[in-house]
Amino acid sequence: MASEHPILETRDLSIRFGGHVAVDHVSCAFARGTLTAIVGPNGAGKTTYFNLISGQLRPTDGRVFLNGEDVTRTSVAERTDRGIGRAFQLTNLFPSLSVRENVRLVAQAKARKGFDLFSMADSHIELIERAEHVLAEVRLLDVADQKVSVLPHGDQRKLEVALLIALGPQVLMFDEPTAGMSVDEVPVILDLIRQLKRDFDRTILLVEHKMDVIRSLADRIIVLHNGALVADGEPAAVINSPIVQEAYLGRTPEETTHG
Ligand SMILES: Nc1ncnc2c1ncn2[C@@H]1O[C@H](COP(=O)(O)OP(=O)(O)OP(=O)(O)O)[C@@H](O)[C@H]1O
Repeated sequence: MASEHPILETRDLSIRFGGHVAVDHVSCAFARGTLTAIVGPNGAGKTTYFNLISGQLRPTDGRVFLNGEDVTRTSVAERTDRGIGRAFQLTNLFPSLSVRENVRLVAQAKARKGFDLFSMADSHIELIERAEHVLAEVRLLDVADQKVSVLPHGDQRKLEVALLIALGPQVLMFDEPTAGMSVDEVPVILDLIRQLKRDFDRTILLVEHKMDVIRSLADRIIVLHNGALVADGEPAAVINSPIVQEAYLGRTPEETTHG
């Protein structure tokens, strides 16, 4: 597809819950192949902004565009089909099935469109190969036959990334991907995200509190505060900007690092 449009764009996107404006006229365009971190204090509207982009919530005002097409009124499922992939919550998986079976199921769901009886056998082989490729990509082949319910936490988070890759999205959304991870698990997930951007030229949106994670991954940071976009730019400049320091309630950049 021609790339005259940003892959994703929100224009004047807003949502009110009663009298509270959780996302306040956020206009932002995301270019292909970039990783944007979305930061802001607790309650700033980051998750709500994500929910508006992925379709879990409908805005009160404003629009969401994917490849220049207005998807504001489309369902989560349609946005997923069109290329917006949000990292899975493990509660959506089948815990009694194996890692491999879960990845195959997602690959199958993705492939169901365009299903053709005459190429059924080929499709099946392709699907299996695709699942194996994804498992290798996230280094889960060793535990591919284990049930999801017995996986260590770090492997469960890797599986979330595997399932997202299996969907083949153009835009990948991660909401605090390192939350609850041990110190040695964090670099594995960060490497995976880095690899996704580098090898697949994907557009990535990341909600993250840890500034060291953001520094190591992001091309750009946008800052939400009270639902509004208050800063946008290259990481070093944004992190050190007065408005960000104020948004983080007077914390110094060093304190923010350990955020
Ligand atoms: N469904 C809802 N109904 C009412 N208020 C909501 C709803 N969802 C979010 N809010 C409110 O909207 C504001 C933004 O919440 P949101 O969860 O998006 O913030 P956040 O930046 O993701 O915070 P955190 O970093 O703590 O996850 C908060 O004041 C929250 O209480």
